[in-house]
Amino acid sequence: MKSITSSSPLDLKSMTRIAPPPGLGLTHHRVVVVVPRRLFIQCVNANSNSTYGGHVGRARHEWQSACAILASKVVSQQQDTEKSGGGADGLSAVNGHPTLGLVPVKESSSYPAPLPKPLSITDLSPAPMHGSPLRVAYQGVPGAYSEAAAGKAYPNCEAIPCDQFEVAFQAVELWIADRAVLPVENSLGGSIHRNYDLLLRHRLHIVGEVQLPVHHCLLALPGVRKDYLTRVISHPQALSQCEHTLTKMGLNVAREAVDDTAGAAEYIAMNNLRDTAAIASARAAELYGMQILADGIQDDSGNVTRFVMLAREPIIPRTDRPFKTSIVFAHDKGTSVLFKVLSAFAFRNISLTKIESRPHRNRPIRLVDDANVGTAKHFEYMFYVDFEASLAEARAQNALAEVQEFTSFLRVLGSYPMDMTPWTPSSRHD
Ligand SMILES: O=C(O)C(=O)C[C@]1(C(=O)O)C=C[C@@H](O)C=C1
Repeated sequence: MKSITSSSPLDLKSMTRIAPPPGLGLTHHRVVVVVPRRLFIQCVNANSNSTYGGHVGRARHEWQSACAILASKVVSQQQDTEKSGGGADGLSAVNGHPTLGLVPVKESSSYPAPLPKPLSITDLSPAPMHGSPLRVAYQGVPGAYSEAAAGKAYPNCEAIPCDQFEVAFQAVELWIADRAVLPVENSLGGSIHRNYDLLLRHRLHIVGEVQLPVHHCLLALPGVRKDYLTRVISHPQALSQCEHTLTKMGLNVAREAVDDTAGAAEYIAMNNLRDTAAIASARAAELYGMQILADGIQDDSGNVTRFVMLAREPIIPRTDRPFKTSIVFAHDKGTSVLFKVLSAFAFRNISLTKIESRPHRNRPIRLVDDANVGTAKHFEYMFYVDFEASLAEARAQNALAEVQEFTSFLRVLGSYPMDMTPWTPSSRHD
């Protein structure tokens, strides 16, 4: 995985839309070229031991010319597609995307006609149109676990750091990135609620999941000893995953939350803080010139974070490997609605792997007139359910048809291959 770092990660203000040149635009998508206003990209070799200042900077005009190249590639791809009879005939589109390799045999000018390559699972998740490595947005700075998750999900990707989850969503929506990889739950710390809320607010689709064993280290500046420390800083999830171990180590110092684990290490290095330690990865120690005071400080060796892979288009669900489907629904008044919804899955032997409820932001409470005695308030929720079945299976479709009868709102967030990586206890991310 190639990693892109910026002097600061992508943020909301730095993303500006630029109108596409006349004629630029594909049959199925509105193509928008986006130039970040404050994105000074630096390329880092993931295997290098470079620390601060070791990167090569790229100025804004270079980024803009890169965008121009990208735009011209899109135009030439479109022309190729048109030449090969693609576009309106429907033959050339899978899931709304031109499939450049699918030339109908009878229309090919060369003989013998090249045999069409069978579609594989990766073809079903639309590839980027620009021909360069997949650009994958994640929240945090280089060395964050989310960067490692992006590399696991898309091994040869260009990882793009974003300062907030919201920015990662927008980076994909605005075509700055092709995918986003974002955490949704951790085996010790629980759900990352913010991303559940954002999944609902944005229109991206879940196209996959990765489970990353998370191995935390306690990092400090070189020469700093444990007894110098007056505080430990990290991402709130990392702090909660190491809570008991820190106490057992006798580190009863202030614990402060920051935006991401690697950002904590970066902050200590930038400000030369000799009384502060960070909980972060071994890779963050290497990137920011920190020493590892303690290794493997998560409260349980089976510490795993589950990330979802997001794209602008859904993938086509299949039945030849285990799939999971994620939905979100809200229900109107009625008795036992949640029970009825869940039994739609139980009757069809569909296992649920996760259920989460979040406040219904548009209608957080329902007032109930309690027989003129007073007004009772019911809290209203959005329910998120993950179940083990592919949307291509009849039993899943039937279950959803039944769920629809009981709900006032139902959305499929995605139907995607399950991460079946065999279990290994967490090891260092370096
Ligand atoms: O701060 C990081 O390094 C992240 O990638 C974020 C995050 C999270 O949000 O849960 C990811 C994995 C770990 O669980 C700890 C933190």
